[in-house]
Amino acid sequence: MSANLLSIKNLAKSYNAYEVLADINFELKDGEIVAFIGSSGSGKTTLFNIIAGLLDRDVGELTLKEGLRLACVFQEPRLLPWKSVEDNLTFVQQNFLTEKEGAALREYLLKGVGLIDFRDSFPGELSGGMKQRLEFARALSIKPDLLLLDEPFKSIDTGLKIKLRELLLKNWQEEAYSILLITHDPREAVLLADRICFLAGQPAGIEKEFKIRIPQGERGLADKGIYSILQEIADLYLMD
Ligand SMILES: Nc1ncnc2c1ncn2[C@@H]1O[C@H](COP(=O)(O)OP(=O)(O)OP(=O)(O)O)[C@@H](O)[C@H]1O
Repeated sequence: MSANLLSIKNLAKSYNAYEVLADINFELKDGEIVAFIGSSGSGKTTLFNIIAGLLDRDVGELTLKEGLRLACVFQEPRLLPWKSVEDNLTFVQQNFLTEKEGAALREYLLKGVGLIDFRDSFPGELSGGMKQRLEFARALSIKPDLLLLDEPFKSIDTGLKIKLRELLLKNWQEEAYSILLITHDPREAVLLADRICFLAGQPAGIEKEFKIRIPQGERGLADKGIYSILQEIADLYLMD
């Protein structure tokens, strides 16, 4: 872990006269997982969209490492309905990987998310959970340097959530990319992230940062250290 993949300085954003974010300063290092949490309306998605290049900031600097390969997973699937399951991956891979590399990775990822038998199906034939699994496979199919996740587990069952989280951590351990996760759920944040940023205020800023030093695979919600962070976070929600 060393170089910065992403650096944000004094960023602010308003919607007309409504100031949502002010004075955001943030750095993300190679291989790090950072979660942004905060109450509803605190500007998490706004910040995500600015980082993803989907929305302009008003002021401030945002620097992404040169040549950075960015992949996103949103709350709701954004698949191409006219392409097959496999071709949703092939389509995004074409600018980044050779055909041979791409084919091997598609096979591996579709197996990993349990969709290999559906490779020729179309998104309209999949359930909501299957679509979200496909979103994860598609995002990982370009071998990203930075994976941006905006509430990716929000509309899926708890069992599948656990499975997808495991899959993501396994893949992250193998490939060592960085992850920026936006979530409503502090439990998700404490299980996945190295660092948690709590957005609060109006306009919102990063009010508090938590570092978690226990390796991801060794954490449980009932562990003393993890539980005390969860309690501190809960207190912040009460005060916001
Ligand atoms: N396009 C827009 N035009 C005007 N106001 C907006 C727009 N998008 C978001 N807002 C407002 O900006 C604030 C922050 O919204 P944002 O979606 O970024 O928050 P959030 O923390 O992601 O919320 P949630 O957790 O509920 O998804 C909210 O008050 C919202 O109403």
